Amino acid sequence: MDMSRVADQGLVLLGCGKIGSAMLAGWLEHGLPSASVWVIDPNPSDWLRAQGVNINTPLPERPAVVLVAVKPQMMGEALPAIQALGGGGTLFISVAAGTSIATFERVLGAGTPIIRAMPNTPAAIRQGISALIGNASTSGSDMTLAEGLLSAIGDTVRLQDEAQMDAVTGLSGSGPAYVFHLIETLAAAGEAQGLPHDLAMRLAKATVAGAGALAIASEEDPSQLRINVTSPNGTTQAALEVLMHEQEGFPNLLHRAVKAATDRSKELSGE
Ligand SMILES: NC(=O)C1=CN([C@@H]2O[C@H](COP(=O)(O)OP(=O)(O)OC[C@H]3O[C@@H](n4cnc5c(N)ncnc54)[C@H](O)[C@@H]3O)[C@@H](O)[C@H]2O)C=CC1
Ligand SMILES: O=C(O)[C@@H]1CCC=N1
Repeated sequence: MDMSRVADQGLVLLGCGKIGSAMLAGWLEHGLPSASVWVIDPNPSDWLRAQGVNINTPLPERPAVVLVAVKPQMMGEALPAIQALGGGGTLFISVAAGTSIATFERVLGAGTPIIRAMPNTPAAIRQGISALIGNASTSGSDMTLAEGLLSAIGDTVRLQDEAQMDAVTGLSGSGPAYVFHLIETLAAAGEAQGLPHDLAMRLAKATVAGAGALAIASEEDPSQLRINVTSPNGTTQAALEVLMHEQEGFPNLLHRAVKAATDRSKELSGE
């Protein structure tokens, strides 16, 4: 992506923790000069201090982009620091779960271009996926700029409606944690069947990574890929009879987990 507008006018990060750092790392690797980045964060990490960016110094007058990456609970305390940049000219991108566009419009003014995006932590190795939706003041070139920035850390998708953001958060925003827990529990299950811990963990990580990569690369859909592993009356069938059980298996469990995350996202927008 062409970073020249952002490099010339500057990019401000409000909050630079796990997800802000993952995004910043991607942009610096894509050639964004560190001198063009201003970070507001009361607790800058050692990694951030080593990047040569401006930390907690006065902001440029009209930066190209402000990225909001603080926890939703910190929003009220954090937003006043960038409120003066609202009103047009600067594009705001928020990755905060459960903080609506209307909340930002109340603070920054409805004429401010605001894009809500939901990335995920594989962004740290440029394998994230981010879903985006903009407000009425967002132009086509604002969307293109936001997609360009987010494509530096993985894939992007546009949403039709802001209401989809709660379910997106429950699926792909929080989803990496479900997969990490799958790896933990798959390895533990292998240990329970007699494998040493390190071997079980290595097999579990490679199995999840390889299956994920095959699901992306293959023209067959995941259900066919599952069938391809399953010999009639073999070992996989024995396991899938447990995992695909309507009430006690994955279908009900994941339905409940994604619903809980989606509901929590809705709750956060009301807090
Ligand atoms: N971690 C994840 O997987 C994802 C997180 N998000 C969203 O990103 C946001 C940040 O999450 P994380 O990076 O995980 O949290 P984090 O806790 O790692 O980072 C938050 C950062 O905000 C800073 N901060 C606290 N008060 C501040 C203030 N008043 N002004 C400026 N900075 C302040 C903290 O020092 C910290 O560095 C949240 O809103 C979360 O919903 C979105 C997608 C994925
Ligand atoms: O757990 C959370 O609230 C954030 C949003 C998506 C991932 N982490």
